[in-house]
Amino acid sequence: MSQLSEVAANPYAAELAAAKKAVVLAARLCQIVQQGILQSDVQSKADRTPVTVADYGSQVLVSLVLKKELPSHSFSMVAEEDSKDLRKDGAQEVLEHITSLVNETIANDGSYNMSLSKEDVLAAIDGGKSEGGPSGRHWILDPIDGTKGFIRGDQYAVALGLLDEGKVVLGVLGCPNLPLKSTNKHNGGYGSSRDQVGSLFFATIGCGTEVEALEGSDPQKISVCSINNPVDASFFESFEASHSKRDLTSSIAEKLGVQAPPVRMDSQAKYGALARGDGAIFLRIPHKGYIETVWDHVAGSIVVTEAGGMVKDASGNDLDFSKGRYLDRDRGIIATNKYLMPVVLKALQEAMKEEQ
Ligand SMILES: Nc1ncnc2c1ncn2[C@@H]1O[C@H](COP(=O)(O)OS(=O)(=O)O)[C@@H](OP(=O)(O)O)[C@H]1O
Ligand SMILES: [Mg+2]
Ligand SMILES: [Mg+2]
Ligand SMILES: [Mg+2]
Repeated sequence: MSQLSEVAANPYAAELAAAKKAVVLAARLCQIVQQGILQSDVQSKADRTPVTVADYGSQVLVSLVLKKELPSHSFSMVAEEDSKDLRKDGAQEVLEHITSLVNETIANDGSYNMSLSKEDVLAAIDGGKSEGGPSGRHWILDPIDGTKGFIRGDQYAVALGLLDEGKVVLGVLGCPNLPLKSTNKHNGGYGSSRDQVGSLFFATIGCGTEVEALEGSDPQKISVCSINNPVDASFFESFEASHSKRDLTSSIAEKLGVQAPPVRMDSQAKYGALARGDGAIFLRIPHKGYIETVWDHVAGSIVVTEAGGMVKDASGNDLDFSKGRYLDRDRGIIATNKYLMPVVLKALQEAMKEEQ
């Protein structure tokens, strides 16, 4: 297909290319910081500074790349981090660290001949202050999703999505520690890249979901599994027990007759893994009173829906990302295929009723 016809087929082709570039560069910075954390001693693992540096650095790079690659677009971004703490007395050293890390990443990449000042870094972070909402276009960013996994050396994701008139139209999920090879035979075996680690999932509305190596490779179309009997299904849940109620997920699994133990994984990497059929169901049921933020689900949800899956709240409604920085929805999120959704939803509703 020529480049012109590709643009015609995907009205968000330019935005997708910019988003992929932004996520790849941000993921590189995160990888360098994570390697540093893992090489350091136990004491500094408990220190949150390294992950903080990576969170901010990732947000700076995404904001910068999107603006550079899409200069004629108006820019609005809803992102997790802000510069408030970095502007406080005593934060100078951390800010200097972020600035040099960002500048090193830009220099190593070689795409942009520029160097950011500390003020530029603060301004780029605050580029993520938008309130989002139902009109216009808004980028939605989680610069590191799964920060606890990041510190442990496990899964995390750089998650970037685009909202257009309240609808998610594009999502990119960079998962530096997720193997490229699917554990599902149907989608697996990506030629010579079999043992490669680092997956980049991307989806645009109406165009399906693809995955390629974070370091670059031919993209592969992926799809959710076609399991229709829950007995054969496996399910994903949060690695962190405090993030999703395990008594409820295990009661749902029991009602469904799911045999396999849950696969516990940090971050939106779960949505990516589900989108290529590594598992059949993703259940997330936070404790009462927890309000979900949009950046924890925008990119992951379109990666799953464009791979043929469904993402619903506990009432069976689609997630509504048009309400601002928070997800206004019933507690609980289910992602699975169209065959399993009705039965999982029923089991979730029963389990939640029994909990009361
Ligand atoms: N108490 C509580 N309940 C529910 N969710 C919470 C809670 N605390 C945090 N968070 C959010 O969870 C995000 C991480 O997502 P996961 O739960 O999928 O991953 S993990 O297993 O916790 O790593 C995590 O995203 P990051 O902050 O980007 O890591 C949080 O936004
Ligand atoms: Mg998050
Ligand atoms: Mg985060
Ligand atoms: Mg956080």
